[in-house]
Amino acid sequence: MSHSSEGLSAAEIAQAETDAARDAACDPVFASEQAHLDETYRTLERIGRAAAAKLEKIAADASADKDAMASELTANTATDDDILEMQAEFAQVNRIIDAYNLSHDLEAERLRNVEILLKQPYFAKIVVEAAKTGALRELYLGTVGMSDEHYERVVVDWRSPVAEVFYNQANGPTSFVANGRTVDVDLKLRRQFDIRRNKLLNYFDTTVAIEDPLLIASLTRQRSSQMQAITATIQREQNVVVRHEDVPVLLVSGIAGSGKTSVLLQRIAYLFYQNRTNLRPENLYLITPNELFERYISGVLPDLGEENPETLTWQAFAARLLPPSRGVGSAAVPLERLRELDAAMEGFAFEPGDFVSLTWRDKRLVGSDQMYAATLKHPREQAGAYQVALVRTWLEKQLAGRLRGLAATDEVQSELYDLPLQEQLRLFDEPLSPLEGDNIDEKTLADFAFLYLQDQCADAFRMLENDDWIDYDRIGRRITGGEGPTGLEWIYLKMLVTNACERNARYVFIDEVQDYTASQLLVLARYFREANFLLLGDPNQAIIEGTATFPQIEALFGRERGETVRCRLNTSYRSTPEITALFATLADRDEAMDISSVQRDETVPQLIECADDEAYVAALRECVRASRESEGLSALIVPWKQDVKRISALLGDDAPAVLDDSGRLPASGVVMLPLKLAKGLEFDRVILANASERVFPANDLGRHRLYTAASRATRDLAIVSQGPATPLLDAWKAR
Ligand SMILES: Nc1ncnc2c1ncn2[C@@H]1O[C@H](COP(=O)(O)OP(=O)(O)OP(=O)(O)O)[C@@H](O)[C@H]1O
Repeated sequence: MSHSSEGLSAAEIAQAETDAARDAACDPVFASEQAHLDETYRTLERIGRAAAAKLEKIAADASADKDAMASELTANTATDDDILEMQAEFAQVNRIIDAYNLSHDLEAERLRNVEILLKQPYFAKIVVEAAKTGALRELYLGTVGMSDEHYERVVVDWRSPVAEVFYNQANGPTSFVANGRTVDVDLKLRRQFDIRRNKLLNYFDTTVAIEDPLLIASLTRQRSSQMQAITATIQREQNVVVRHEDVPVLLVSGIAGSGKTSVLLQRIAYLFYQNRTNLRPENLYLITPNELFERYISGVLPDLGEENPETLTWQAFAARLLPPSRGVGSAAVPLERLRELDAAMEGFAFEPGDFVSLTWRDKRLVGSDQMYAATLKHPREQAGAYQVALVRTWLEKQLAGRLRGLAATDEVQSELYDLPLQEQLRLFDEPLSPLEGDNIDEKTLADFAFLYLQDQCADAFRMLENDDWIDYDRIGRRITGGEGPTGLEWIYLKMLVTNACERNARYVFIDEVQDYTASQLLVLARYFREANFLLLGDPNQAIIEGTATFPQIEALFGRERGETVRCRLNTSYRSTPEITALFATLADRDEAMDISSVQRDETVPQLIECADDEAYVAALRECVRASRESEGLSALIVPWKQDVKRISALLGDDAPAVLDDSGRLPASGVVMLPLKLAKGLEFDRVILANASERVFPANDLGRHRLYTAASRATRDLAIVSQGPATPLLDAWKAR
């Protein structure tokens, strides 16, 4: 959570302002920092005004130039020289437009950055002494960097190399790496600020990292309906991940609430900064557990001044690759099945019938037998990606030729005149029916008919473009001798046969990696074969049966991509020590020892064991009522999705609104949602609907499910059980 004070209540803000005024009166450091803030704020406002004025001027100049150029440009194609001259004029106009666009984009970005900084100009100050020269530099760190009109640094970007010394959290001799050179410095001062717009609310000079007052302050605030950036309070162990050098695979295991998702998003912002000129959002893919979660995190990068990358669930990823008629199917495909396909590809050759004819209405455009014959024209090439590419090119020509032929027929041409006017305009940009007396020449008519057929045969073109003219189902059945491939196998087989992959992806991030099967991960590793992977997860939150364990993930990516680098995050920033202690008793034994929390405000989790159904419903009702009366956002977590309706009916009018995948978290109130959907989210207060042994049996899956549910709570946790609670809670009860 950012330490911006936007989330404070009015009373807290008023108190902070009173404190600030008092501090200013008796603390010269406070007074001088407030003065610096005032000056910075004025500078930012001035930069903002200048950028806005420039934008206006660019728009006005561009519009005036456009009008002038339009009146000068004439389409003159009388002679070759005229054509050349006209082309040169158009190129010149394009260059002018590009220049306008470029300066517009630069100023718009500057204005956007000023707007970000006006909310909170900076969050920290460091004073560093260069070891070589002894020169002292005072630097103020903010969410984005900003220089004034004289190129003087006003705010230093948190991602700049020198900011590393702030995140290393230790004063004294230290170093950072800039442009490949190590720069030795002495960190003389590390000061954190609590700032709201141009008001300094507090400052802290930190010498050691034992206590981070701003972190504590930010964590004790209420959760909001959207995840917040943690720029100002990124902790040392988290910074290792954020600023990690590029490696093919970085695998982060972290306990619940240790900031995995937060760190992932900060790393994306860091990578954009590092590769400012050549990394585009479409070069990054973020694989997330569900759409509700996607919406929950979608504001973080824009708040950091960056765009969101391509964000996809597994379902959405797979659906993009599968033909429209095919469901995604189960992800529970044993890895051996994919290995079998790998083995079967050795010496693979196409056979007649391995193809799907391209058709339009009852007409065969290109037949499967022709496709097979085309593969035989390349006998020296191994069946596989190269051969597929050659046949694809042949097919494109073949299809175009066939459509040209059809476009010349009366049958097709006569259809054109029957098209509604709107259709004609969409396809040809002009109405086709000639005015009375006019005649359309034959070539133009055939061209229009060709356009019409291209539109009509969109499906055939899609099949061609996606290499779906190959019958992977049949090939799958043929080479494994079994049933047709599942959706996941289909994608894998297609990758093997055609080499389908996303080469533009440079970074892929998989959050909640413990929820993927080895086969899913293998598909992702192969599909994004050129990308560096950042995988983040928590083995204790593996709540889906049959998913890959961390050693399996390491082995799989090790095999695919060479080495896998591991990092660990063991501090929970989400939950109070009491809640953390509860879910720590459910963690894998070797990890439970290291788990810690930095939160404050102890409230002991409540366990309500109900003797009968009546007491159970009454307890749930009471918890929901109490949550409604408390501040912030609460969740009634239902262990299994199929029980949501039943519990809703039991609670009747008291039932909270049910949240599903298509929803959005409200800012406050009580929501009801199944455990699987609550993954990755957090709530001020959690009510767990039923923690009986039947629902949470004392096995690994039960333990992981209970750990995941309990760790969604930041401050209050009420566990209600229908009958005696699961023995999984015995260790906690005995504490
Ligand atoms: N360094 C930090 N400063 C301030 N807040 C932090 C920090 N690290 C994490 N948090 C907060 O802790 C909470 C948990 O973070 P996050 O959701 O990223 O953890 P996670 O490891 O992905 O959790 P889980 O695996 O349980 O879903 C969030 O509210 C986040 O803002």
